Amino acid sequence: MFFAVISIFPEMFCAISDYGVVGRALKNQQATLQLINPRDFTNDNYRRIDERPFGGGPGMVMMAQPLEKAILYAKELALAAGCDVAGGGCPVVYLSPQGRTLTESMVADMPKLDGMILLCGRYEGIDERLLQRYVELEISIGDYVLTGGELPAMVLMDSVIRRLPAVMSDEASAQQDSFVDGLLDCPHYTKPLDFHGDMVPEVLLSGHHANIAKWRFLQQVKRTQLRRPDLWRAFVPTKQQAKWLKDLESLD
Ligand SMILES: CN1CCN(c2ccccc2CNc2ccc(C(N)=O)cn2)CC1
Repeated sequence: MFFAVISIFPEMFCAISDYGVVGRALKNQQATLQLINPRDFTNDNYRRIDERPFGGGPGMVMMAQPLEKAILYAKELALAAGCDVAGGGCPVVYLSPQGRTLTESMVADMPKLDGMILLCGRYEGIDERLLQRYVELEISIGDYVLTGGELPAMVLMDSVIRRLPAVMSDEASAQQDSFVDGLLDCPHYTKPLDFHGDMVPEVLLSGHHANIAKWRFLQQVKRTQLRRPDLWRAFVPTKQQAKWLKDLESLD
């Protein structure tokens, strides 16, 4: 999957390109990341990418022209990477507090895209005319304000890249199916057996895979009911899960 990021701080993206599952996916070319700095697309000697806001007020606004040139360059790279740019296969995505709040179900649909061009705002934001002309999708990672769109862009890329078929292990993707979107995760345990006298739930040591799957699902249910009743109300169980739910009363 193709990712282009337009940011005045491209160096920040080593945080995802140099580590872990996403770093490996980029190294293995299972996903590609093109970092584009709008400063390289300015046409004045001072490489200006920001200016004072019309109408006054504090701070600066990012100018339309350098960002436009950066976006058009990103589209060229996307085309060269085989993305169906004209067909909407590589949308320009703007990370902003005004965007649609990102959820796992939105993320689940994104690997179907050929790629994404991520636009990272700084200062007080970006000239509205650039946004109206080029932005196809506006996304927020939550109801809070950050100093820039770079961290939200990294959050979005991490959430999508981990779900790419080539990246997710077969076991994990099987688990992904059973880990129903919309429930919180179950507790996890590993060595040592005894941690300050706290032991591991017996069922997990039984080797009885059906009982273990049932116990994990019921733990997910219990946690979701307790911590996120909103998610629990929206949850639709499979037939097997509906059977397990009948035994919930017997859960400790
Ligand atoms: C002081 N101003 C800095 C710039 N900012 C702004 C304004 C418009 C676009 C991007 C930004 C970058 N900030 C973001 C970005 C995303 C999120 C999110 N929730 O996804 C939170 N913040 C408005 C506030």
